[in-house]
Amino acid sequence: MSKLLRKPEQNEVSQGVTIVQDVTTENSPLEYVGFKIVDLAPGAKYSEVLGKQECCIVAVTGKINVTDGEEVFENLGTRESVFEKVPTDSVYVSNDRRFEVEGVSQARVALCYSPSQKQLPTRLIKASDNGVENRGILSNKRLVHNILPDSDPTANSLLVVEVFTESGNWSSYPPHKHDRDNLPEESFLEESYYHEMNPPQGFVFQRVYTDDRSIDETMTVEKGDVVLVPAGYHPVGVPDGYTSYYLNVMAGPTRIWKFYNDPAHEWILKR
Ligand SMILES: O=C(O)C[C@@H](O)[C@H](O)C(=O)CO
Repeated sequence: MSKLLRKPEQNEVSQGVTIVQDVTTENSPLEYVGFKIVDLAPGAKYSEVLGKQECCIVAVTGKINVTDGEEVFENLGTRESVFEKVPTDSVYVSNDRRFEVEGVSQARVALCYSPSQKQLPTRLIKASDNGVENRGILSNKRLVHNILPDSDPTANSLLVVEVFTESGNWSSYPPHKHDRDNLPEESFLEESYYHEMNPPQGFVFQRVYTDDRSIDETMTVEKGDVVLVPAGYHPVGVPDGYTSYYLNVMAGPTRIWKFYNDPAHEWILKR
């Protein structure tokens, strides 16, 4: 069984609140990244006391209300399907705070966590705050929504980004890694990938491999799956006919995304 691939579950923890993915530092090889997918029925509420973790709450689909106990953000969320390809709303909540998320409509929410010590202000990250970027040429084209990039000081550790890869294209490609705390050449960031496909019966392939091949797994990834990247290169290949969406969470000792391309495949960029 793969150590890096997590299939979705249907764990109804209270009426209308279903935990679909639950990656923690206790149940995974990751030390810096935690991740949950929570489905909420209209009116259902999910709350947490954060302790020494910060959290970015992403309205993946549907509409939600979010509060940290002081501020209230209503009717967040911009899309019924991620494949509308419009940015969505998120809320950053710092360590030592609590939050509550309520479904306004049927909603899917991503909770992105990292260990954190220094308290920061809660912040609404509106859809219009997302940096939208087109990257790549030829069969390497993808659309990126930067929710929490390293240029935004909202968080202590968390980096959060959405990526759409068209049919027959590749992303996180040529293969790159960020597993050495060796700035300015490379930063150490763990990463998680939450995947969806359109149409939903689609699949993508994701390989995670290190230079010494102590990790070398090629996974068939389906809708709702999470892939964990504790280290190594992590390219994604999308079959003809399907569009891929993934939500990445990255965190490590320094909040800088400085990646290193696999020298064997870097020539791809020089065409
Ligand atoms: O540009 C891409 O293909 C997306 C990736 O950079 C993805 O966000 C990632 O691998 C981050 O390390």
